[in-house]
Amino acid sequence: MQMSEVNAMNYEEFIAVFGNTVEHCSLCAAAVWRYRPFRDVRHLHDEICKFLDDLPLAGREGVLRSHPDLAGRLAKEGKLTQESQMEQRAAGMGDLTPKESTDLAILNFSYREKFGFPFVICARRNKKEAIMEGLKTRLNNSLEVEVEKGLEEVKKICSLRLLDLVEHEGVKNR
Ligand SMILES: NC(=O)NC1=NC(=O)NC1=O
Repeated sequence: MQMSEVNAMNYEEFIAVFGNTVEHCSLCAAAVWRYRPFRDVRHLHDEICKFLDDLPLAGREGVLRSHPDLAGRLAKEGKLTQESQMEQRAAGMGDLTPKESTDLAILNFSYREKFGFPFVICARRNKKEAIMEGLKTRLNNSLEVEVEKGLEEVKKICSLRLLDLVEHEGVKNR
């Protein structure tokens, strides 16, 4: 789709297309609607990032809580959104060994127990080994650091989802 089509959308069409570019947070797309017309997909992504950055701590934590665990219960029950399902599969979450699956579940549980939100990483930019390493490393961080790192990953996920939707001339994936 071209940016001209995006900028011609009414609100309902805009939300239908971009409402899940931040997982389960259609508020982000609903909020940036006011900034149209968008110059290009980078401009749209920048506005979503600014909205996320301007959220109070509770809001940023809430965005992270809106993400499904990697290879977690929702994945096992086939209840992931289409985007998450594709992303998790791309990272190899669908072909974990039993030990990897158990290790990941324990680490995800520990992370969520410590921070009160799930470990979030851009699955399309990391294979399962990097995800496991990232989870072990980031488990040692402070809450403030992990809110920051998690949001950065949310922005990367959003960027890739936007690039799936909008034609772009060599816009570098953030
Ligand atoms: N907890 C997560 O990091 N979840 C996810 N990362 C992605 O890139 N897609 C997901 O569902």
